[in-house]
Amino acid sequence: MMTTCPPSHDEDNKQEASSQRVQNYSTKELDRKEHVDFMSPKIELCLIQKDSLEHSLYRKFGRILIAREDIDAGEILLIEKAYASVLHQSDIHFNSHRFCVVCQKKKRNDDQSFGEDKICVNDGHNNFRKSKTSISDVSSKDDDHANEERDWMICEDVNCKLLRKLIYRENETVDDENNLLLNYNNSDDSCDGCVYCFLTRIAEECGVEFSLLLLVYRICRKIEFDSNDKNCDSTFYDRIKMENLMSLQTHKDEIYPEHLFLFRKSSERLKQTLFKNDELIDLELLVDTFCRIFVNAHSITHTRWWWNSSNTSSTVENNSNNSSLIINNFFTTSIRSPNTVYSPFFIPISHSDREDHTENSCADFREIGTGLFPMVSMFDHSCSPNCSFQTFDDLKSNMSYSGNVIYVQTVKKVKKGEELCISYIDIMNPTSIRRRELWYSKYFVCKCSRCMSDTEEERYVRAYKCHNSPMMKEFSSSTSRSFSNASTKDLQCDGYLVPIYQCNTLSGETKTDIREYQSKNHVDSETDFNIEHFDEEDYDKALAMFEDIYENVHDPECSELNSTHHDQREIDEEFIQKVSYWKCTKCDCKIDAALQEGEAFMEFERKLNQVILSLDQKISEDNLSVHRLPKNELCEIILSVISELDGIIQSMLELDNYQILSSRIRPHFNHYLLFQLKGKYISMLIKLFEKGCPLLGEANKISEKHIGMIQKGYQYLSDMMHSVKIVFPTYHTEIMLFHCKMLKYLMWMKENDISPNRVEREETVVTEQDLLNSLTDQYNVIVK
Ligand SMILES: C[S@@+](CC[C@H](N)C(=O)[O-])C[C@H]1O[C@@H](n2cnc3c(N)ncnc32)[C@H](O)[C@@H]1O
Repeated sequence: MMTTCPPSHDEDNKQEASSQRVQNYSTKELDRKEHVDFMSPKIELCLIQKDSLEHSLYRKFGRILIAREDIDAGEILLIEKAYASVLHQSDIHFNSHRFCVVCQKKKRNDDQSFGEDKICVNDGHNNFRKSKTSISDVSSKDDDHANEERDWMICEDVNCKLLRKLIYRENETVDDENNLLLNYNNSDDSCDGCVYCFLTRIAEECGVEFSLLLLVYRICRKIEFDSNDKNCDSTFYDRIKMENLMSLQTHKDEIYPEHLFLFRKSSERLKQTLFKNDELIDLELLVDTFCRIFVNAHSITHTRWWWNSSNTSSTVENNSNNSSLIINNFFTTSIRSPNTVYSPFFIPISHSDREDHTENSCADFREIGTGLFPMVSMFDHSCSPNCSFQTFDDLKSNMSYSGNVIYVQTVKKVKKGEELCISYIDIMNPTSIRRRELWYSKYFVCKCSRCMSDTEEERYVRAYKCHNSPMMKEFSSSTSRSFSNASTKDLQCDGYLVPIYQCNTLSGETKTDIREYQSKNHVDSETDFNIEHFDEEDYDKALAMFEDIYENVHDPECSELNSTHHDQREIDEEFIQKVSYWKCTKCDCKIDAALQEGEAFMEFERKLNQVILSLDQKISEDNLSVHRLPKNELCEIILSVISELDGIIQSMLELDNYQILSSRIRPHFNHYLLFQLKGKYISMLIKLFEKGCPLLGEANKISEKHIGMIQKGYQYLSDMMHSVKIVFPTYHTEIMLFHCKMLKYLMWMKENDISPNRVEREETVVTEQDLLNSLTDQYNVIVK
């Protein structure tokens, strides 16, 4: 029996949804499906029926998963091996040397289990490896053959000489892939009909990616295999997965006609060639499979590790749930070059740092393939999900899973009856961008509670608090002069400044609205949503302002600065350019840098940068020659830098025109500078600890003076966090990282018996419990 959809959300519902950020369903709204064995017993599969148009605009329909009981954060709900998967073709040369081409398991350096054919040792792959069968043999449906080689992957013959050249570059005789493809038909190596060659040819003819075709091929072969009654090799599990797969949405009506055209064309070619004799795999099933992959497939990632944390990551006992919190080491970014001015957020300096393969560092994910996971596909999307999915990675677990196996885990506590959702996209974007991304990549308009909420906080993730807001008064003594369009009535604005193009595009729209918007505005592609939609006037003004400031920054008198302050200047320009394009969604005001006053501030900044630079040089690795200097001397140098920094911070705060400057000229940026100084102060302290200078005095005790410094460091962190929250309230990623950093710092103090509170300060600093609560409740960080 199917029940009807609940009424569209009223105000109360809306508020509740936005505060909880998940949708809750009552028992009577749902049609419960049979419990599916291989999922956690804590999950229930339910159905919400599409009822009326009105409902469908606000509520989702179709299958959803809900929690059958309360679930803790960090619980694994489902582990699933892909129904079928492929390595990405674009990187195939690289990938095939590192991952098994069948199951994407990672090859370790000393791994003897990978054969020359790039396939790992796994019983399930034997048929794949053995197969030398050409496609004509397979399609002939020879019974004997079918019995002998039952694996669904039997038909992929990786022994084709041509393909070995093309994909694995074996015995390469031609320099260039294109040449190889051009010579494809005439080549001596020309294949007499292996699957890869057929697919390569279809990919060329139809303009569809080879890996997509291969995935369609693998899925359909497996469907054929699993639906054959005689195939006792196909387990109950596989058959259920197949049924689920067949019931996944295709969004055929929404998919772009150009895509559908290509899918159909490719499907026709597949049907004429590789599936000629297969009754079950008809044209429509092939087209549907293309669509299902488009809408439902998940990436398979390989985890790359960066910033070494094996020795320093700390484990904190959280008594409330008796599990441990693993925080990565946010402090180890070392200072490499004296020319680099560091962000207070300690973000790794260069991209290459992120690509470090040290096996015990923090993770960065790289997509290596795609797979269809019918059970994981039951999870709906939410922009504030309570579950996450990840590829099982050898490096992270001692379990034997790897490659094309993904798992779904709760990322926060879930109450009985709450919907379980994962996120299909990057949720650190504003609603308009998230919705657009889902629409263009998955063909649906998101109806999660965050997208349906009309609070600005929910809508924008990256936004500045509007200067006209009372909160900003704390940072700004004169507000109105900073804005070009602000009128007096707007002075109490509580809005947000967002990039102009986000002000008027696709924030709360439905699918129909998007279609209408597209046709009215002749929007063809995603790029059309960009900067061209500005008012001409806005654009000219921003441009003129930018040019002016740009000239200042490029003042020939500062040539020295030009060469040494490259990074800082870039930040400068980027910032100015960015805020020039931002305006408030509510009062329509726009940041307008007052240029004359800017001169003085620029001068101040320049001097400050020079000091920072000289400090950086003083403590650069080269300068300190860490390994040779006695520890006490090293300690002294770092301590002297900390004292100098302390002095600069004080003088900056006491500077006569600091107030004026911070209020009128780039107030955010000004604070950023202060953050940077304080950030440096803190990183110096950490450096001190890391270099093995534990601040111990003669009596093996940390001196009072040093305790004061460390406490000041923590106070700075608390202040900075407070400011970041006010000025950038929607910078959730940064705030979350900040929390982690503070927790790490706090742990470090705890280890040395240092209290976070300074004696002379009355204000209390952020406590460990505050940080833990915020991390788990607000930012979905798993606290174990
Ligand atoms: C992978 S399936 C999820 C299971 C799906 N509910 C079903 O019944 O098969 C993805 C599809 O579910 C729907 N969906 C998932 N999350 C949604 C959301 N937040 N808002 C609206 N529709 C959603 C979309 O139609 C999407 O294409």
